[in-house]
Amino acid sequence: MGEGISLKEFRQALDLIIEASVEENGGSRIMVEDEVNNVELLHNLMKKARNGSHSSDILVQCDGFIHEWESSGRISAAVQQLIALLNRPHVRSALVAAHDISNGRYSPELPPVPFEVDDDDGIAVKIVKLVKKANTSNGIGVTIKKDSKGRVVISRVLKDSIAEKSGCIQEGDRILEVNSLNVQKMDPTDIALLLTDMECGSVSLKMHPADPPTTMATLSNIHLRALSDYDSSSDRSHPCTESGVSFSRGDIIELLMCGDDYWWQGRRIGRGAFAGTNAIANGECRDSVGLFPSETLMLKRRSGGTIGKRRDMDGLGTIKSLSSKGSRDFDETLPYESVCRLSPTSFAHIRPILLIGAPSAGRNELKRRLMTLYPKRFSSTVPHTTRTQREKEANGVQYHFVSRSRMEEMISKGEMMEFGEFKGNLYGTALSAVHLAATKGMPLLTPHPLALKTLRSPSFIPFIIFIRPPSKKDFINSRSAASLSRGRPFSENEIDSIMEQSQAIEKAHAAYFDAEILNSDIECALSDLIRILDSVDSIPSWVPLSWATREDR
Ligand SMILES: Nc1ncnc2c1ncn2[C@@H]1O[C@H](COP(=O)(O)OP(=O)(O)OP(=O)(O)O)[C@@H](O)[C@H]1O
Repeated sequence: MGEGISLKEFRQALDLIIEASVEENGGSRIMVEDEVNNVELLHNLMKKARNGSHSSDILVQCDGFIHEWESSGRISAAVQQLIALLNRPHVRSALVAAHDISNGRYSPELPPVPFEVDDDDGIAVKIVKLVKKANTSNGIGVTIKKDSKGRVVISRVLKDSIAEKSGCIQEGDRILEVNSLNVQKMDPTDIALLLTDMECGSVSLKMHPADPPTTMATLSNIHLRALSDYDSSSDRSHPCTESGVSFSRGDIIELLMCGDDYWWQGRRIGRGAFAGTNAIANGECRDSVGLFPSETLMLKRRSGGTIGKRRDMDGLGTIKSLSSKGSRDFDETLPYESVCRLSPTSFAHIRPILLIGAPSAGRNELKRRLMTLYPKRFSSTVPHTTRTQREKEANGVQYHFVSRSRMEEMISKGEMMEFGEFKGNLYGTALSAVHLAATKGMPLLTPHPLALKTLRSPSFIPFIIFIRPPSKKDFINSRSAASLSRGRPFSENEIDSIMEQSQAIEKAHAAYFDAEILNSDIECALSDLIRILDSVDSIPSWVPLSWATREDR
């Protein structure tokens, strides 16, 4: 029916429709030769209805054609069938759909933006009416400011907002009236209130269009990991708190616009290594798009710098430096880390699993159980020690037995992941032992949190799991003496200390946790851990961008 269908193809299509109808209903067919003219007439009508005509025109043409045929007095069986077909609702819908598609009409038609000349000022203005969905609490999704000449202009159009979807509002548009109220001398804060307080869910804006028209450069596939917490509702210099994005350390944010030096646009997509995949329900919810401080603003605030209530700048600000920096695997001074999603097959070696938590949170208990359940799947490191080898011990099995001077040399050269002294002997785990373990299975490590500084690097590509102790009450209930490998119950002081240390570890390192386990009931904790480890093996996960660009990863 569209531009490209020839008369021959059209006739074949009709033949097929009629054939199908005959098969369905019985009876005879055959479009006789003298009816070919009628087919040609139908084809021409379809062609006429093609460009620019409205969807309903095709049905008017269709009805006109039927009427013409019926009143011609020559209604053969074939024509009757054709008329019956053209009267069927689904055939008529198919005609409308084909007509719309051939005209490239895929979405609802919106009325054109009315432009008119303002009688008072003699300038061209556009009038835009926006209607808010009943159940949304946000405004229309713009921020406004006074420009250098003191005129009120749109400074930002938020991604995915009503304003952006309308396609009628641009950055730089000058606001003249809101709901017929002249706002040219009003303060932007008061105008913002008018825009949020949309009577009957709609707002009408009279604006002087930006000149030249502005476009919004939207980013795609740029993601950040928040390395600090941010609460937009308590940020007094936020340009539009209703559209603020808040986040906690470790949240993954989809960055959509960063043309503004101080305020970026994006949405929080979840938390941890599997954010946005629904693999592990970890704060999974796709928040709406909003504004949050750029890296520049975060750093400025940290260094004590102040900014005015609003300031707008152009240019693709700091994201370039953010994403192109080399190794930033453990830079605690930065507010964000650029991340990308890598599939398990993109890593050159098996990722070590780091179980991080307070002493007695249960890291070794979980490790022991995993090693017993799957001895071939997991591996562990063999530590170094300077103590004397005992009779039943073999070098390289229980320990690597080395001299004190050799171990001190390894420590001074930075070859140890961690080390300590006990009863006059040095003990520790060498970084080479982690690499060796990764050749034998998935290494399960329970290092001190300080070792994260060394281990969170592209040469180890670790997956970090926080083992969280339950509430004090659940801790007491779950750790009955019978369940403890240590044989004696925890004292009240010991439990308090575990809770405190756990909070301190979380505060210092939460940004780098890929996942977390609540270790209350040991069986539940174990099955949660297995589920996460299965995902590490099968699902793409967020890692620092610098890991993806390293050739030796
Ligand atoms: N969910 C649990 N239910 C009952 N007992 C547990 C649970 N988790 C751990 N335990 C017991 O608590 C004690 C401490 O656990 P574990 O040794 O695994 O701690 P850890 O985090 O490895 O700390 P550390 O380095 O001090 O050993 C052990 O006796 C262990 O059997």
